[in-house]
Amino acid sequence: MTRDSVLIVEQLTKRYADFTAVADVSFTLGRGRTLALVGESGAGKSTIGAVVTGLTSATSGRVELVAEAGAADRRTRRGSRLQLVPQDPYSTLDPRQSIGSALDEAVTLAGRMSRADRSARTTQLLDLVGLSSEHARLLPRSLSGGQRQRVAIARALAADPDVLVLDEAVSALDVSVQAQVLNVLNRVQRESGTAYLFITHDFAVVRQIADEVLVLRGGRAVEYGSADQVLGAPEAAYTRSLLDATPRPGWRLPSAG
Ligand SMILES: Nc1ncnc2c1ncn2[C@@H]1O[C@H](COP(=O)(O)OP(=O)(O)OP(=O)(O)O)[C@@H](O)[C@H]1O
Repeated sequence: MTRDSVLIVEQLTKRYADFTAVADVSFTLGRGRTLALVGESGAGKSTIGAVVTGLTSATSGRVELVAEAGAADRRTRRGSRLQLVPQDPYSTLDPRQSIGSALDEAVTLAGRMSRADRSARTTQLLDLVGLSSEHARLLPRSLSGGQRQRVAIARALAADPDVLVLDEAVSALDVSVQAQVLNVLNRVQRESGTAYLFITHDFAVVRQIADEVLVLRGGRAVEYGSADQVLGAPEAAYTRSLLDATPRPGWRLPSAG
């Protein structure tokens, strides 16, 4: 755990009528770090993401976005400091809008008004996620799934946020494309210092991206620690059972015959 925290969640509970989706969950995301929220379907991962991004309110508990120490951060809107990358960028990209135009719009919303500055920032964002100005001219349907997810990441980074909440952001991609997008995310984090709250059901993905891991079951935290500890020496029987069900690096299907 780092001392420089960017997001603090304390005793978060979310109830829908008399059903408790998230119960008393606490965690801290360090600046420039990646915390994976991992668990099976229905564990409460997306609900935590929705509360953190302000899409829904908590029943009780506290969510705090911490301003950088010493920085006179005038960006008071949560949206500029925390951005969501959804699983399916198709749902948020306008099919009639070119990639360049979509990014330009995000950069404009982020408050960069001069046209030359906007264009330079768009080029920089494309470059950051490994796309070129050729891609900027294309419509979303002309891109592959991995390229579209890169665009979604670039767009989320336009406001230079402190935190990206990535909700199953690579789950729909083939494993090799997944690895490319995870490499992009790792590089972006090194270059920009953005912290990631990374929501996934997949321990193979957790292995490639996380510094810290919180394992959820039925809305409750069952294990929370460094990725090395949780993946290498899990304490909870539930974590061990999830890990046992995950193919390890080098794992192969037994050959037939
Ligand atoms: N708006 C809602 N009204 C009632 N129950 C809800 C609502 N949203 C989520 N839930 C319930 O809360 C629980 C947690 O859902 P959540 O989507 O957070 O889980 P998850 O871990 O993200 O699972 P998945 O990976 O399947 O999305 C589930 O049992 C779900 O049915």
